Amino acid sequence: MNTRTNLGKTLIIVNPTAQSGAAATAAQQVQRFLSMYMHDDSAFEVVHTTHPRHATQIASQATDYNTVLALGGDGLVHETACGLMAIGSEARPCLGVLPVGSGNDYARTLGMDQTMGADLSWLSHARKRAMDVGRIDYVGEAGRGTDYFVQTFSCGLDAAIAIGTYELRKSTGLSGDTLYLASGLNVFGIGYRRFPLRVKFEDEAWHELESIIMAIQIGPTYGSGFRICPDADPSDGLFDICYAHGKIPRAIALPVFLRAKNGHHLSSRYVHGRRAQSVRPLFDGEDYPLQADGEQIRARSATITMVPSALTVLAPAMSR
Ligand SMILES: Nc1ncnc2c1ncn2[C@@H]1O[C@H](COP(=O)(O)OP(=O)(O)OP(=O)(O)O)[C@@H](O)[C@H]1O
Repeated sequence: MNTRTNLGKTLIIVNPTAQSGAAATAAQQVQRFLSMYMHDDSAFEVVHTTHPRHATQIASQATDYNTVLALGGDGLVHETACGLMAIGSEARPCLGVLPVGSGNDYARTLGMDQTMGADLSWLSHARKRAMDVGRIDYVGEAGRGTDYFVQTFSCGLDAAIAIGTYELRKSTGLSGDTLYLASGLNVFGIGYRRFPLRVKFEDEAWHELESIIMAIQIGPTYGSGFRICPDADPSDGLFDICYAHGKIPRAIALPVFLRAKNGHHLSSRYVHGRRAQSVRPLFDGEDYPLQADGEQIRARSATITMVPSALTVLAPAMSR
């Protein structure tokens, strides 16, 4: 495997806590593989994060590397991508994903299967894809902030489901779609409500919505494979947006939402889909559930802007 030629100098960032510690085991396998098969160890460096957001710090300083691989879940990919976005586009390393998380939605978008976490073999024939990135400029009680996302930003009940998985994972040990389904049943049960939302797409007039979900997607899925925007193309320079609006009774909302597992929710009269390059949501307070790639954000308002083809990302040769 001539990995060095393809990847150049490579940094592997590991979140040892991802998927309840499974990423730490995968990282040991990766280390063993590298020491057995690499002729020149200096081509690779492996760094473990020690705290949340550490990956952003590490990736933002990775200007000496050609490639940064994120070994962990969507949260690690998110934090790594945010760090890479702090580097100017000329010097920005390529991103690669070794998926060992609970959701792995970005890996899905890249055409990877869920067992590729410790597998480096595909990297020798990986191809490079120019992938879109979403920029979030938000205002909250703590002031202004900027973040990025590579797969999903959402607000409302779907964000509450993602946020709810943190505690549920700790208390039950569940992962993957079972974890997201259990969180979804909680949120659509005791947590069911509608959220007032003002939103502006590009330069259009403001919409006043009574919304239960709004997803602004780069790739098709969130929540471990829910095909919320099944036709989203991560390289077309546009967000795919799906929102549910109106006085939707819970008895109807849950089955409609569950149909999103296969992308069949779009036929509901409450569900709306569209594309845009920018979206400006205004929330009714900081309790409004918001997530970017599964990570919680606290904000009263946000401006979400497309950054087309901002990241070069490695994908298996067979993916679309
Ligand atoms: N060393 C660390 N100690 C504690 N938390 C960490 C550490 N490194 C990263 N984190 C946090 O772990 C959280 C989850 O990470 P990650 O997404 O990689 O795994 P996951 O939650 O199992 O997978 P997924 O997001 O696909 O469901 C992130 O919020 C990240 O900030």
